[in-house]
Amino acid sequence: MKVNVQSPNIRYTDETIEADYEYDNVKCIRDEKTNSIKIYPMKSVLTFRTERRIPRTGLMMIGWGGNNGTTVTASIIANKNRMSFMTKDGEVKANYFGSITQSSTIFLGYDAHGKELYIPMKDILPMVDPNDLFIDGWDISGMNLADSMTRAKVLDINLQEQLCPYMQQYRPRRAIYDLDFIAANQKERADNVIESKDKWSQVEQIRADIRDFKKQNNLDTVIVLWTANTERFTNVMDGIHDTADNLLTAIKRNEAELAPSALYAVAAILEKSTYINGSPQNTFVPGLIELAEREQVFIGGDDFKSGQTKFKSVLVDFLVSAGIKPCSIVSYNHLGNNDGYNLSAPKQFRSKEISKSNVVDDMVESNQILYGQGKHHPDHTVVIKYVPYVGDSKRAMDEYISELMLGGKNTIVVHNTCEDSLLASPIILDLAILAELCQRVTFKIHNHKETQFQRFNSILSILSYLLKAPIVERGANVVNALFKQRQSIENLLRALIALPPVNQLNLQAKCSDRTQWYEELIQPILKNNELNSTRIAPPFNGFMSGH
Ligand SMILES: NC(=O)c1ccc[n+]([C@@H]2O[C@H](COP(=O)([O-])OP(=O)(O)OC[C@H]3O[C@@H](n4cnc5c(N)ncnc54)[C@H](O)[C@@H]3O)[C@@H](O)[C@H]2O)c1
Ligand SMILES: O=P([O-])([O-])O[C@@H]1[C@@H](O)[C@H](O)[C@@H](O)[C@H](O)[C@@H]1O
Repeated sequence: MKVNVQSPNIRYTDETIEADYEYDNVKCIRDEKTNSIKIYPMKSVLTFRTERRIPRTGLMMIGWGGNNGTTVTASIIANKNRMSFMTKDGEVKANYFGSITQSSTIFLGYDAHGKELYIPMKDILPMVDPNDLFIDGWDISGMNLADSMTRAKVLDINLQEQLCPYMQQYRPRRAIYDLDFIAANQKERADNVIESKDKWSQVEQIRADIRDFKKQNNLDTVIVLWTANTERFTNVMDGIHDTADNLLTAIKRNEAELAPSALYAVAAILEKSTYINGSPQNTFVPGLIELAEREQVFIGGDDFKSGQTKFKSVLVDFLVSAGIKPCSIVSYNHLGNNDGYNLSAPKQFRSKEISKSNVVDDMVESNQILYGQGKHHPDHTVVIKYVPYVGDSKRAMDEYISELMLGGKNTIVVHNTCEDSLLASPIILDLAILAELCQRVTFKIHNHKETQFQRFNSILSILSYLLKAPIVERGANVVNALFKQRQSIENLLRALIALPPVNQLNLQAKCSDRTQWYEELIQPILKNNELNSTRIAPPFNGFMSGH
């Protein structure tokens, strides 16, 4: 499906889509003395420019031979080759269910009969087709991808058999391995590691791998993504992790407290590759963020938001926004895959516990009627147990106890059985696809003075929907609530083609005489004769539109 916006605010050329956009924002100044808030609606005018040509894009996964890495690869091969296979429930055709770009839709507007019109998210702008992604990566385990797929025990055997000849051709590159950062129980699979113990040489090797992959496949861009085992938290220290220069010299000094993930990230950034962290560890120390900013490279993280946390970021948002007060949230996981094995070690579990625990903070802070000023945070407990028998089919068990009016209690218990890697793999694809799109977008603000086109901030908070503990631009608020996160993606995509944010007002329906809307609004648009009067005229005069 092709989208073509009929508006003078959009300019299509062969190379770009340029969209003029009015950005409405509200600034609030609280006055404690008078117990009042002054509210200033503000308006800015921007121009977004999106390059239309989709580059040849590579995705390099760190932890390629793991459950997620093999499943992502398998999903691309299966979809590209239109595979189908028989299960006891019947035939299953390859698809990308669980990917927002591939399998979810975006509300566009109303058709001539007032009916809502949705299109696939992937059709709103030129985006990489996952079938066209080039895949490569590293793993401490040297198994070819067919054997690792078998080891992962994720896919139906009939599908595995078809995939085998394709997957066999792939073998991960040698990896940076440091037993101090992942669980000791991973040692038995570490047979494919870079021999040099010198950390700068390791960075150089990863950089050479990225260049090699790029050259071999004639790629325009490579995205590097961590889907390897969860590391313990790095002990962040001044002189090592605090600035970009200190970080680089600390690597050259071979400092011990430098996690493999940080070395991969430095290598990716120096190769101008976007780096995404799919695990909870604190790879993005201040020096790394500074390096990404200095090199003008995107970073995104942390920790894929796949099952239990995704659900929590919907349920708690629902409760708090309904004026119901969650007081106790207790979450258990039973995991039987290698991820669970690694997380059975206390330090690695601690990283996951931190990333899974902060997810309700923004919702709690948004409602002082229920919680006062941060005084009554709900009890929130996160437990993960390694249960080999359940394999990749993770169990998430949650109990939410909330307070209702007049002393009432509301207890919700959830039991979720789901395939860990089949949830995470489409998220990996979305992260790569959306990050790549962001690489092609620049924008310019028309305020008092004309500015240059600029890229988004290095920290891609737009990826928050896909991540449990999103990192955001300095000074920006972390948003965990799932539908707010989704809205920000949807509205950004709409902005890139000069469409206003979705406002859910549907004023047409609220009008007692609906024919008025049809005649005055829809008909003229259909006839395309009123558009010229609606053009935004940048530069807009100042920020404030009235107060
Ligand atoms: N599946 C999910 O739903 C989900 C959700 C959020 C986060 N995650 C995170 O994603 C990561 C991967 O999950 P998985 O199920 O694929 O785990 P996995 O254990 O199957 O795969 C991880 C792979 O990383 C490799 N590895 C470890 N250290 C490495 C290094 N330094 N360099 C290169 N390779 C290395 C391992 O050999 C293994 O093959 C985990 O950290 C997990 O916590 C998964
Ligand atoms: O996304 P989600 O289901 O909350 O989180 C999951 C955790 O519950 C689980 O412990 C972990 O091993 C998975 O990799 C994933 O992080």
